[in-house]
Amino acid sequence: MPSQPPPVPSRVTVLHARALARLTGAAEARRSERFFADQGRVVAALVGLSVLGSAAVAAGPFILRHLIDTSLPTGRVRDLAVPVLLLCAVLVFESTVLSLRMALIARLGGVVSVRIRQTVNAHLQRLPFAFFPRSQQGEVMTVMSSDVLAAQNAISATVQAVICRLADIVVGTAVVFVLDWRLSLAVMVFAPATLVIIRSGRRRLAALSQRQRELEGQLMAQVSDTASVSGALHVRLFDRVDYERERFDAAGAELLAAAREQARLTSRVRFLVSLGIVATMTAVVTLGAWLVSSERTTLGTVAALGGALLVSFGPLSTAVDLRSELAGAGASFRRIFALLDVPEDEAATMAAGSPAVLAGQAPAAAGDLLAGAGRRSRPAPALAVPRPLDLDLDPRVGADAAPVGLDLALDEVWFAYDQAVPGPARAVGAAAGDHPGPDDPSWNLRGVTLRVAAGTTTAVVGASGAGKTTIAYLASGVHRPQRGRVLLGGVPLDAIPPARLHAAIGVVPQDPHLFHDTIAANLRYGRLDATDDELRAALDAASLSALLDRLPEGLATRVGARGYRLSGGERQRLAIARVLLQSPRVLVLDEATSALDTVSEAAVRTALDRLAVGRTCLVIAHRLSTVIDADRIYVMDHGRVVEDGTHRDLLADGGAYARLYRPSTV
Ligand SMILES: Nc1ncnc2c1ncn2[C@@H]1O[C@H](COP(=O)(O)OP(=O)(O)OP(=O)(O)O)[C@@H](O)[C@H]1O
Repeated sequence: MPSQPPPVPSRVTVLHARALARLTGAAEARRSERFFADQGRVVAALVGLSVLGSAAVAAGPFILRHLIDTSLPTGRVRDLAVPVLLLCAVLVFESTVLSLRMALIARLGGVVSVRIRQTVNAHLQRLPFAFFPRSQQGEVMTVMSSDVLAAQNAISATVQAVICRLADIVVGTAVVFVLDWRLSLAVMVFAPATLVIIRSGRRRLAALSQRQRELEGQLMAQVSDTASVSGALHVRLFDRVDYERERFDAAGAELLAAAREQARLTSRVRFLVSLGIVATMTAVVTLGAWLVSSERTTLGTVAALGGALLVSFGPLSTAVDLRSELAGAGASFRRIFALLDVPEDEAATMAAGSPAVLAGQAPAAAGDLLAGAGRRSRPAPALAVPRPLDLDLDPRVGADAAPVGLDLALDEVWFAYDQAVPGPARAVGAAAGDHPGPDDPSWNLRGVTLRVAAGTTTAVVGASGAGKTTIAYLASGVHRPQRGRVLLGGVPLDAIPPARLHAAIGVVPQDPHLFHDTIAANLRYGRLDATDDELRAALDAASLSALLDRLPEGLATRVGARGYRLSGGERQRLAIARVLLQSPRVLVLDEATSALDTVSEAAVRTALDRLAVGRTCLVIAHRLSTVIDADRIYVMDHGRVVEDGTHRDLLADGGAYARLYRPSTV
């Protein structure tokens, strides 16, 4: 969907979108036109059928009047045939129009719901990673389910239903006027009064609908949290079954209260509308009876008027329910577009990568801060001369020959998670001048400069929370720095197309994710066109061939939600095999072997060492024993690099690294 050119809106769809915004009370609903802009004919047909259905009913009262005033008095059955057959024809026509409408509603609704979901999903895939740790999964699921359903209903059915009711009023009033203008006076009073009653309390209804949607999202969020594998495990480990139930019940009770108030509001208005209909009927029948008795009108006319009132104005009592539906749809449109308005990754990148930063002018404050950081540094390996923007990042280059690494560098990088959170306001206010001062505690990385020369291995060590994993995120382009640059082969990451970037950099995160799919599908996340033999070779290299032999379904074995059917070590080795298949030129390993036992760690290390030949490796490590052989080690403390050098040099210096190293070797 997103790759297709946007459909050209027609006058009908523009008007339909306007009507949606008006009726739902949500200005955002106008933007929903993009989902049905090419469905102008279907929308026009639906509106036409809605009016036609109401107009067809208009014939009924006249036929009835003829039946009573002209056919019945003759006493001949033959005279009844024509009006009765005509009445039947009207009913058949009305049923045909109704079934055609239902078919079109289903068609339009289907198209619209698929498109909204496609658009939301495509948007989610393009959102910066920073969005996800902050958002509640259940909220997103509610947008995808209830909100899409309500929006789809409003677009395909509810607006048409409102048009039907309006057409009913217009046609009904006209019929009554033609039948007897004197009796139509009663209707003239009733119709506007009904509209006023129906519109009353709309604001309260809208607020209630919004709250209900929020509560539904909250409930879904709780369910998706506690029904996830790790959530369910922790609920049981801490025996919080009752606690979770009570929390759910409390939100459920509030939801119920909101639903009850909505029902109360709706039934009160429905009662008032019904009362209005009864009052009008009584007035018409009383006035009609007087006119009949004084021979000013016929019995057939009064009966026809009663029929017209019932058929055209009766359904108005159900129009009250449309109010609730429209108010709910308004809340849903707001939530759908609030999600779609979260700036996508490209926007965030543009905002962070101001021209000054791209041109290599480091912010003045950064230099000042570094000067005061007390960092002890040896000369770093020289950075390669920046290459042109079209640098060759193809991971397959040199697949047969030795792989070719790329320089990786962080250049005076400042990063704060709190500022990485996307949002409409953030997109506007992301200019460099808006960032907090250098002493602000919200910075998670403070002027980090780090260089990994092509084909070498660099390790990052430091205490928990020092910012090691954050460096892995920035080096792989998952987060973008607010100040400074990350360079791959001398090219700022902002200038590299995401597909090429992610083909060039392979990451084994701290807690690798496995999808609820087969081992083969999880491995092919690394390379979609890998053959089964290549998958087996990768598993073999990651010391997993024994596991594969043990599983009856082999590569087709499903690993379960988040891979919980595998041991922690097996999950991690599967993640390593996945990156082995990706064969990137730069590897970022975040505690990649921490969950392995000594034997399998040795096997994986051998595989990683083999993979690392010629490639650039950035290793985030806790166990200092694993980084001794690194070409260079950076020591982090509170978001800063405080030392760097080789293991031997750093130990000899007797600084932070030596203090970290000694306890771990005791
Ligand atoms: N998504 C996030 N939102 C806000 N703050 C975060 C987020 N992730 C990490 N942080 C904070 O950033 C800082 C650095 O975290 P990071 O994960 O990089 O540390 P680390 O050195 O890798 O620690 P560890 O060795 O314990 O994994 C910590 O203070 C942490 O609380």
